[in-house]
Amino acid sequence: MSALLRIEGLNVSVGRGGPRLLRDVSLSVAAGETHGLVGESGAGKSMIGKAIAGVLPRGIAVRSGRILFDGQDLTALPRRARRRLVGERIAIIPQDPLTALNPCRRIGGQITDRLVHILGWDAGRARARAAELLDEVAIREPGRVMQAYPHEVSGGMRQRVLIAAAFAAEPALIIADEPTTALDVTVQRQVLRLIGELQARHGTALLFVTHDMGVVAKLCRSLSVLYAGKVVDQGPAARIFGPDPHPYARALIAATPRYDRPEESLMPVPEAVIAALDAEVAAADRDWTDG
Ligand SMILES: Nc1ncnc2c1ncn2[C@@H]1O[C@H](COP(=O)(O)OP(=O)(O)OP(=O)(O)O)[C@@H](O)[C@H]1O
Repeated sequence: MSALLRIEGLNVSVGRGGPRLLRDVSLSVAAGETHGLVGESGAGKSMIGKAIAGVLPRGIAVRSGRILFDGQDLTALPRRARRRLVGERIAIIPQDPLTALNPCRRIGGQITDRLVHILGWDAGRARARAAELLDEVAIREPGRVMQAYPHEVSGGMRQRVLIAAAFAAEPALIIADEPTTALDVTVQRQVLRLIGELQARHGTALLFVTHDMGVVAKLCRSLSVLYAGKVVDQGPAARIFGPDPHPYARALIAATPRYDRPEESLMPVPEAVIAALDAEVAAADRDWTDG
């Protein structure tokens, strides 16, 4: 299967010669595939999503490598062309629905924005599409919700609104950045199921950022395991969750709470595993020159 997204040797750092945040990251996601990006806090998962979307924080930049989307290197495109391509074909489901939605605007307008301003749809068509999508994400009274302000609906419903907004323009790729972290456990499950269903129905590729191996096991066909901005294991979920995973992947699995087996105790990542990874990262940094 040819890749929709292919990242090759991506290096991202703070300033020139500053700390490296992504170290030679390579991965690929086929059209319609779900790929998980997992790792502990600070591993660089969100940074990969931001590099793809072209929204790296100030002072942080791509130093080398390519981000090929449908064969085009996003890092080599002029800024406007890149913004247009990303706006049309890539959508993001963010972590915290409350901060992602403008509190002063009604929900409907926030779903139709992208359709009207980036895809040039007329307002009536965009509103009809938004109502259709709200119905698809199981929001019972789409008309009422479109008229509501974000604080007038529940957290779970706000996340459904953002999911509807992400799927509205039929993007080829959705980057979901810990989309269930801000939700309670029962709502988390519903939202995950919903993302999986919509993704399958629309044939959208999904890059799913999470620290939760349980979520990856349910949703992803393949995954990249990150440590300190470096991919330390990568491949089909069936192998990584199989009998012989990489020691760090095994440790992350053992450190993930199982809601179905609350009596099981959690294991911290063993020091020897961390020491081996730190040595690997230090060796990679010795060989790297900031071109
Ligand atoms: N604005 C910034 N300036 C400097 N360093 C940053 C900035 N934002 C993030 N970082 C650093 O980049 C690294 C990767 O951060 P990133 O947010 O991608 O981690 P993550 O794996 O998504 O973690 P989390 O699950 O906590 O969001 C971390 O070491 C973080 O401290």
